[in-house]
Amino acid sequence: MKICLVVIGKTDANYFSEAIREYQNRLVHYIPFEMQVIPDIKNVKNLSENQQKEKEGELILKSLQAGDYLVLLDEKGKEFTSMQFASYLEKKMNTVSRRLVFVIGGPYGFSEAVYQAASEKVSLSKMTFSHQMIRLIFVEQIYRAMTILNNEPYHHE
Ligand SMILES: C[S@@+](CC[C@H](N)C(=O)[O-])C[C@H]1O[C@@H](n2cnc3c(N)ncnc32)[C@H](O)[C@@H]1O
Repeated sequence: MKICLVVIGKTDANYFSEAIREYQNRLVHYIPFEMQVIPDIKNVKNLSENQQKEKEGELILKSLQAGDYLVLLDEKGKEFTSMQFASYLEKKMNTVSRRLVFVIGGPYGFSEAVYQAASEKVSLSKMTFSHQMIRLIFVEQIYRAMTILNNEPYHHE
């Protein structure tokens, strides 16, 4: 199984890109991982929030491949502790044969079509994070999960 993280727009701050790169580099020692960046929609100023969500949704769905298992990161999704998330990933590693695709929505979240296409929603907190910041938080959580599954002394509980 490969984990793919789909995001909208390139990471805009160097301090986030550097930190994300650091965790990506650590992660690939455990599991194939890729961050797929969907380019920002052009002329968003002329679009309503809904139109922007719809357009982003079309690009998200277009980026999927046959056999992908689609999970949305969403404040209203299922919450886990880091230990539970590690078990969740372990189960997916045993059941998903191709790509486990997590998607982070744009500034206004997901279109209805994307919600319909997804198998699950996962929340990292009831609070809302920016679509830029959540990338780093989530990549670190995947790395943490991998260290838990490999009994390494990164997570302390
Ligand atoms: C700024 S948020 C948009 C959320 C806003 N509630 C909406 O739907 O319009 C951008 C994206 O970051 C992700 N996100 C933000 N906070 C999150 C959380 N606590 N758990 C999981 N994903 C989150 C989601 O993918 C969300 O679509």
